[in-house]
Amino acid sequence: MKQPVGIILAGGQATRMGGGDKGLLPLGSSTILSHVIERIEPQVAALALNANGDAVRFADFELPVRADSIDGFAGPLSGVLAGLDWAAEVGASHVVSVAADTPFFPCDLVPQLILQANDQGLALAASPSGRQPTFGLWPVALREDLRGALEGGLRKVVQWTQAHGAGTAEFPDDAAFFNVNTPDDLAQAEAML
Ligand SMILES: Nc1nc2c(ncn2[C@@H]2O[C@H](COP(=O)(O)OP(=O)(O)OP(=O)(O)O)[C@@H](O)[C@H]2O)c(=O)[nH]1
Repeated sequence: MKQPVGIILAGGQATRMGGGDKGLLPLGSSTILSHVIERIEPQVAALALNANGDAVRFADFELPVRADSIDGFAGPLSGVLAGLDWAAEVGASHVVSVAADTPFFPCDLVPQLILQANDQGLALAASPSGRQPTFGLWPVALREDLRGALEGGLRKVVQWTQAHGAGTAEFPDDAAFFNVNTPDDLAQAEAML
């Protein structure tokens, strides 16, 4: 498999944080999103951001910004579909998704996903606490299948990946997938730096 492209999922509503963009919150001397970009950029051939609303707020990051392909905040799978649509446009066969609120994910995420992918190149990450549904390797060949499923009301990532026999890349450390949902989580992330 050629090196996949990457999509950062930042399309959620951050209700537990009181709204806004979790990725733009300060962490250390930069932002959560800067940490995410730093980790994923060396692992992918090209990178884009999935976010809804006015893209100008992300201008400093100099990344292509793609809104959800399905209206109405249909969850992370909708961001994955936006990533697949972008991947198809740039001629890539696969896209890796990471979440914009998870600053410490593994530096070997992409090679491990590729290693564990099924024949189609579909895989999801997991850690001891369970599957990590926003961290996956997704084949462009399945994008119309995913679009149809989303249009039919499917929202659960694992339901769709299991139905397609996705591989699982197991990572040993739950802390790597610590995600920032609340102000307390942000303080905890700061302490983890
Ligand atoms: N594109 C897209 N991404 C989403 C959507 N909902 C959640 N996500 C992303 O999925 C990841 C996990 O999101 P959650 O923490 O469950 O949801 P959230 O909207 O960010 O936060 P809460 O509203 O507090 O649950 C984050 O990277 C979100 O940006 C959505 O409707 N569309």
